[in-house]
Amino acid sequence: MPSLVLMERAAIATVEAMMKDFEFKSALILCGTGNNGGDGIAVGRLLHQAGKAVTICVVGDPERASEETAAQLKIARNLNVPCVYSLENSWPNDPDTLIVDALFGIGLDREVEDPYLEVIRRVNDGTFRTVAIDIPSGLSADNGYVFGAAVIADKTYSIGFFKKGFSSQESPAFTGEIQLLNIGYPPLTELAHIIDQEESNGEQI
Ligand SMILES: NC(=O)C1=CN([C@@H]2O[C@H](COP(=O)(O)OP(=O)(O)OC[C@H]3O[C@@H](n4cnc5c(N)ncnc54)[C@H](O)[C@@H]3O)[C@@H](O)[C@H]2O)[C@@H](O)CC1
Ligand SMILES: [K+]
Repeated sequence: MPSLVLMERAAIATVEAMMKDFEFKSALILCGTGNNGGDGIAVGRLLHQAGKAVTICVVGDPERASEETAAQLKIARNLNVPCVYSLENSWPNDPDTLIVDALFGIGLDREVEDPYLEVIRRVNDGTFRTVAIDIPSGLSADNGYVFGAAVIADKTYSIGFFKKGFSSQESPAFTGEIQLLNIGYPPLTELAHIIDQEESNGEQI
């Protein structure tokens, strides 16, 4: 299944769950340049189309965005979804704004530095309701290690599978409640079988 298909399914499932869980008129979507950021941009587009006042903020260099995230950004721009590249004039005034954390997902593998660190601190110092896509940014999906700082979310929408890191002692303080979203991955047992088969065929997964 192409990543963009999975990304769209992840975004649709996240938006559906968010709309059930929270009442809000505006949302600030904080997006990194990896595919977690792509999920966030797609979520922003869907919320915009649902009539919410959305600002997508891309943190980091958009020129270095993953292929899928660059595609999502192009779609969002084509559809006139407000996109900014700095929070300087875009930090919300309305206390009911929902913040969506899509800075990093399972690809985070080193200490978080500025500009991401500054953004995470700003989110945590504020009082806005915050949801995380897949995993709170800053938390290791593998073991729950905090890479310097991590977003403190009210709710985490975990895409496809629970992450190993969620079982660490520190993790619940960052994830809040976790909801698993089904985006059409096969069950783990079947997946393990597919991976075994592909590995024995010498295919790269
Ligand atoms: N793999 C899949 O099947 C799907 C993945 N999806 C999303 O994609 C995410 C994973 O995407 P990626 O693998 O692109 O990972 P991330 O979006 O977590 O970002 C990884 C990027 O950030 C960089 N990076 C890592 N640590 C950093 C740090 N401390 N400071 C600055 N840059 C850092 C990496 O070099 C890489 O370029 C998932 O968490 C999920 O949200 C969804 O789109 C659904 C489908
Ligand atoms: K995230």
